[in-house]
Amino acid sequence: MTEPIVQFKSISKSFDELEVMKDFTLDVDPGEIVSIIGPSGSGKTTIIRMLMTLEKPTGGDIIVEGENLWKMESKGKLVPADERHLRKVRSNVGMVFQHFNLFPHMTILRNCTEAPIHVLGLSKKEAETRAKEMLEKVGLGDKVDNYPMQLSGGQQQRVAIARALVMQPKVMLFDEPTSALDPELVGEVLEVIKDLAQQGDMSMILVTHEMDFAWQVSDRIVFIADGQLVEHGKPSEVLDNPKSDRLRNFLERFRTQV
Ligand SMILES: Nc1ncnc2c1ncn2[C@@H]1O[C@H](COP(=O)(O)OP(=O)(O)OP(=O)(O)O)[C@@H](O)[C@H]1O
Repeated sequence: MTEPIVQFKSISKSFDELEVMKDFTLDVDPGEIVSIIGPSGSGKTTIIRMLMTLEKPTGGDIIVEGENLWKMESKGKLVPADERHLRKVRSNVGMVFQHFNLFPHMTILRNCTEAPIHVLGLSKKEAETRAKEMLEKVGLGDKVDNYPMQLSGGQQQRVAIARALVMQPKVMLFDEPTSALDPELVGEVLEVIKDLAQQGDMSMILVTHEMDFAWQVSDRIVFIADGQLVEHGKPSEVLDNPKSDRLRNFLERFRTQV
């Protein structure tokens, strides 16, 4: 049996008095595409942020490629991870945010070569070759010398995807990647994500409100509410045949809103 690439083991998370995640457990297999859906405030972004080391769980373990993300071994004991350990384990994970966060004063190519040069230690030439390949992949091979402001929001988000891909992550995280875009630009970004999903060599965890898209690309849909996993399964099981009242109500409310 293959080892999961990501494991959330009994995760809890509180912000002061506010308990946001409770005993959250989820395994993601290599190459698996998992979409997380749930009401606003249910903890979807928090799950992603903990995997990116932007938030620290209050309890439980997150394992990435067999390594505990937040803890490391020292003299036979598990101790809190230091910055070096966090960086090493996190290097398996790429992320695309809601807002593209490109450097406005750098060309598209340079936006994609900064991290491979400074984090992976690639030469400028190697980084540029890799970045150009990824920009081709997202359909922006002709924009390498442009600046972010010269691109549409959809194109900028595709650059952000290329920038994450350049790091060759094993897992890509997408946190509502189209929610900051004008409606007419959503499709092109979803197409790029769909193409990546179909290649099957990378795991993906997507937080999305685009149910049709989630249906099409996901191997599994995870429904969370109040920081707990309520139901998960194939899109046809979860979206077409919800078992719990909570999911049924969520989907009904969702469908009447759109
Ligand atoms: N840094 C923080 N400090 C305090 N509370 C926080 C912080 N980050 C998140 N929360 C709270 O944690 C809860 C879960 O937030 P989270 O952003 O994970 O939900 P979500 O499911 O992604 O919501 P949405 O769909 O609206 O983006 C919310 O009640 C939120 O207000």
